[in-house]
Amino acid sequence: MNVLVIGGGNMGMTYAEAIAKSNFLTSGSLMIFDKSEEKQAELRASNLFVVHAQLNTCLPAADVVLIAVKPIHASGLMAEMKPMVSAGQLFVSIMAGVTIDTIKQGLGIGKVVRAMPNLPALVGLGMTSFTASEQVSRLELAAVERLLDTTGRSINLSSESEIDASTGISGSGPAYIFYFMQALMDAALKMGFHEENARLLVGQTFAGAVELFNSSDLSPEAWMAKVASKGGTTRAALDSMDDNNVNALIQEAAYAAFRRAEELGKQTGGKEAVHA
Ligand SMILES: NC(=O)C1=CN([C@@H]2O[C@H](COP(=O)(O)OP(=O)(O)OC[C@H]3O[C@@H](n4cnc5c(N)ncnc54)[C@H](OP(=O)(O)O)[C@@H]3O)[C@@H](O)[C@H]2O)C=CC1
Ligand SMILES: O=C(O)[C@@H]1CCC=N1
Repeated sequence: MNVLVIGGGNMGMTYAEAIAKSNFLTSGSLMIFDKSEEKQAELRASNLFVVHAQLNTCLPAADVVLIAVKPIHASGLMAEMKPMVSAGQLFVSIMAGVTIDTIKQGLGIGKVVRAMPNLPALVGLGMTSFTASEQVSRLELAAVERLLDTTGRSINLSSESEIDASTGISGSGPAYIFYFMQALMDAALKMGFHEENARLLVGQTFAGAVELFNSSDLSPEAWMAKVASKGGTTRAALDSMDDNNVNALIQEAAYAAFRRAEELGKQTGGKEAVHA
């Protein structure tokens, strides 16, 4: 199987490296294309895949094409790709909000998987949600799942609406965690800690809490109760957050990302029925 990654930025590069290192493909069958010469040089330096400077030297030879450019570049790229694609090829898009229907129409093909990964894919701890058009067979979907799983874990969802929703939770989610970490770092610095110590206090607290969360089926609320002693320090902090409606505000932020994914979809085209 020949796989082509289009776009060698944060996510495209991450996928290309993860796929290359997984030994899922035979040597020489992983290709990457980026339009910038500077990026091509950077990609060549990694020596893990075949770097292309032109679409016509790689696109026709690909069985699976992973599209990893920004949504704003989607229509220009697809117009360029259209004369070179064929019906047997399978297209996997990780572009936020760009619908399956838009990709089918843009490329004039039928086999599309729409996926939403997240940045921890960089360290093999990614969370990717995906859904596919009806033309994608179970066998093809299983092969795509194996590709996606080289960057972490994945979940096959039954609708594009769920992909938009998962964008608001896991796709954009790492940034919310970093937001919270930054706020705690800011507080630590104000309390007089040096940057290095603030980083250690915050980073290890997050790492430990996540490890505990993943170690059992307990809810975050149940874990909060284990930290908070009656009349103690944690209760004071949690009461302050409740008084300031922090839970509702975080939920509203996740919905804002969900709505933005829907908006991006409306800007680029309509929705269509999909199967899980
Ligand atoms: N970053 C994240 O956490 C996540 C991102 N995504 C999605 O992943 C996609 C990529 O994001 P990200 O990797 O952060 O973006 P980047 O901007 O880092 O990478 C995109 C790359 O594609 C290149 N490019 C643009 N147009 C073309 C073209 N026509 N042909 C070939 N290459 C092209 C860009 O070059 P140049 O810089 O010169 O424009 C850039 O190198 C987006 O659609 C985003 O929605 C999904 C989940 C998480
Ligand atoms: O912010 C974005 O649009 C992309 C999609 C999810 C994470 N980054």
